[in-house]
Amino acid sequence: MKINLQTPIDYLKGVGPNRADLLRSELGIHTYQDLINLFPNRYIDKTQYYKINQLQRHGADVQITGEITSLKDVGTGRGKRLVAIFKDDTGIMELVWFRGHKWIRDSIKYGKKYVIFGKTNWFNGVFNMPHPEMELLEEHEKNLRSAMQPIYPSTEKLANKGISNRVLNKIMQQLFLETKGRFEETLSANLLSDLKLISKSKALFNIHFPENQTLLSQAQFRLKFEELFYIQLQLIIKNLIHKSKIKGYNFEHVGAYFNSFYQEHLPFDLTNAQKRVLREIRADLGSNAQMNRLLQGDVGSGKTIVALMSMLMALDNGFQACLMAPTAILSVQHYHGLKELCKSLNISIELLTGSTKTSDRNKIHEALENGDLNILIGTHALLEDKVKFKNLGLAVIDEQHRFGVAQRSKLWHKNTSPPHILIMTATPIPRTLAMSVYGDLDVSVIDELPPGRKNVKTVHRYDKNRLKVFKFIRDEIAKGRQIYIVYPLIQESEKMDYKDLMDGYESITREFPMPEYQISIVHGKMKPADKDFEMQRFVKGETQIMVATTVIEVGVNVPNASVMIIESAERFGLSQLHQLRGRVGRGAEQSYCILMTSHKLSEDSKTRLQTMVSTNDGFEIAEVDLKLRGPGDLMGTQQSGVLNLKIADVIKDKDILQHARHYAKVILKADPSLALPEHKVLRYTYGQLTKYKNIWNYIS
Ligand SMILES: Nc1ncnc2c1ncn2[C@@H]1O[C@H](COP(=O)(O)OP(=O)(O)OP(=O)(O)O)[C@@H](O)[C@H]1O
Repeated sequence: MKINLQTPIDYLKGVGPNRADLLRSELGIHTYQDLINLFPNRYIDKTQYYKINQLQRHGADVQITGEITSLKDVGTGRGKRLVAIFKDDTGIMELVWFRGHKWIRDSIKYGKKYVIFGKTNWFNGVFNMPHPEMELLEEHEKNLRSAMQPIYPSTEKLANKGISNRVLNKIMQQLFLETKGRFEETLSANLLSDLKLISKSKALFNIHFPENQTLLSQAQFRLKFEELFYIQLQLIIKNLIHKSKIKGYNFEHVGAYFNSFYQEHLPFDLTNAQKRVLREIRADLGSNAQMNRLLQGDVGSGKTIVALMSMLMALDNGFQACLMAPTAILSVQHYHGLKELCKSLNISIELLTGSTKTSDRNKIHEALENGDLNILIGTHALLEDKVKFKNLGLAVIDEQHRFGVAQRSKLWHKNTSPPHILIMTATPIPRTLAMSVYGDLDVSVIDELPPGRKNVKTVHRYDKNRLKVFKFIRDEIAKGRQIYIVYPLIQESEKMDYKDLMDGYESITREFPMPEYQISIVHGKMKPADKDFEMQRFVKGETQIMVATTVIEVGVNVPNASVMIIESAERFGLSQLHQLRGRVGRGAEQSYCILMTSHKLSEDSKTRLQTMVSTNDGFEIAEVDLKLRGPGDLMGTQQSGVLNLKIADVIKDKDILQHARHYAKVILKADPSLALPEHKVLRYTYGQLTKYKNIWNYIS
């Protein structure tokens, strides 16, 4: 049979039906190509040996030489195991097998030196190593092709089912044997020479069987670059197609609404960052192409005013605009806020949420269709089919990660032509990640806070200091300030969480009795109208304390609130903590955030709390968050390829990412459809990777 990279993995010698099934189900490896792209996630230096007396208690992978002196059966039932005593010249340890006893017994050679390799545990006063990889020392030395032994991902799981790291290694060797280690080049000659990259074949060989450290590094660099390069190519191409294919409404006028608002009604001077972002948006709106822009700005950086002024540009050109927010509370708040800002502008603004009365709803539908309504604000209720605009020119989406891409595109179909789209997010996505995740959107960043803002002073307090915290609250209220107290609410432990919230509320009402103190409470189980009522009482300053679950998290704007107390802060993620803290520090007063926790804290929780205490910078916080959780968890990343990276890491390899993006841009600028002969290989590989064979029709 003729072997090529699409050959099913079953044909590889040494694989067989069982292993093939395992490779498919556990690692998604179907073909030779898939196997070759299974990259080791680390390497162990096989020339390094440990002595038993050097072992550390926290298990690490180690390699030790020594001999087996005895074997015995221990335990019964599921705990039954075979234990070998293994010694070197510094001490003894145990090797343990839960399966394969007979095979081990039969093959052990007493008195011979072995090299064992695996993770050590500390158990009952001795070190042990479960299911070690073992080889006679003399064999080991013969077999040692390279000092660096690759360790493949998730082989621990597979080892239990019969595919150990060593087996994978052998299978990989077989693959190189059958293919003679020759693989098609997938990057252009120019790129290879400009970046001094090694060839594909050499890179693949050295990633699996590194000849030395230098070649390994070169192989890693080349493969990471390639991976990131094709993702960037894809994102930029998507963007190009979008721009050339989808015509947008052209907003050429800057008219009365915008000018009169800017000159007469703007309550403050815009920051330079706000001005810059508005210029970027204006350029898009007048470019004939449909805008798809992500507006990033830290909490409280003033995105709302930018959204409003963009909507005014739509109105000035005879179009309608809408603003969609993820929760009813936020929609209501935007509605009141924008109404206030526009009160002397003669603009009609309405609110549409799930709880809008049918009669009002009908009126809104009508006004929307005949064009009497200029701006509609609401929740995903805006997406319903019944909601029809006369001419929607701009849709602003607040907090995009709560809406899926599918919902975003639903807005498009509200018109014959898609409206311009502005997505606002306060989740500060590190630039490198934004570039790779949102590469198909244009990104604007408000990287400056309005003047006079003071950093929110953040402290961590243990529950036992609660009385002091209460005193602090009392003092702040005496100064006329308002306080948030937030409780976690996690679906899995919802019942307990509600109980904690209600207990907390009760103890606060005892501690801060009426009539001197007024307290609001808002949580997800309340009716929307009640939530709104309580929220409004707090907004108007009728209540001094707001007890809430995380419904308060995004976007709520009460500048007079100056203290945020977060209960069980260890249970919140970093970006959530930062969002919550962003609810205070929105006015000119000094604000405070108090993170309350019990004494029991995991290492990760400690890092999160320390990060919050030490910085107010959302981008810095997002970087730490990303390190703690990995990009997979970050909202929004599911939409892009970054999650499925095989070798590169958007954080650690951000320099390579930047290179990759740069080259992708330069190449596409000169040759947008990759039609030049020297780009043939890129075009071919791109087609293989993305399966978009006809894509080029749209670009050239
Ligand atoms: N240039 C400015 N000068 C002074 N105050 C400003 C300026 N821009 C916005 N503000 C005020 O700052 C506060 C926060 O603005 P806004 O609500 O737009 O923030 P945001 O970016 O939407 O933040 P979040 O994501 O936290 O909701 C508001 O009270 C707003 O009026």
